Amino acid sequence: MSREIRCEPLTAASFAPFGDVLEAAGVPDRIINQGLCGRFHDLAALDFSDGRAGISVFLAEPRTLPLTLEMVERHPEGSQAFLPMTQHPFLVIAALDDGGVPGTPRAFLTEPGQGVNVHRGTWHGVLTPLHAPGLFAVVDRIGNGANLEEHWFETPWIVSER
Ligand SMILES: NC(=O)N[C@@H](O)C(=O)O
Ligand code: NI
Repeated sequence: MSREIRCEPLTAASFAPFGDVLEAAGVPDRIINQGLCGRFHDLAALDFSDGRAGISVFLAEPRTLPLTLEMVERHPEGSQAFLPMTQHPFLVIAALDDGGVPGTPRAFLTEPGQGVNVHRGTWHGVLTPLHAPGLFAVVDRIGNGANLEEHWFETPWIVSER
């Protein structure tokens, strides 16, 4: 038996329970560089305990929909931001906590150019590109000690397009 999740569009409102949407949307907060650049300022709640923010580059294999979702994870000590370095949309999975285990996951399809910052301790699927190259800058915690908790579903979820 499998359980199905349908993808929904990623918006700041829809993703608010899980994190921040990073995008150049609407009017820039600041116009800089002699008027040649719009700055969309301070979009992410970066949150790290006993460590520091680091920037890494991920090159991930693209997946295809429908996707069998077997596991979600969370980082108790830090937030994690995924910024695509291409214009390809990607899949973002997130779930609220329900007594220490994830509730029903939600699946979001990004628009080209959108990134996300998953809040500290929020259940999420691992980085899931849908097109090659799956090239991302990732801002997350660099520090000592454990910062990963995985939850493997007894029954996988099937993630389908809208
Ligand atoms: N493990 C790692 O660096 N990445 C995962 O946390 C992920 O969410 O992709
Ligand atoms: Ni993660």
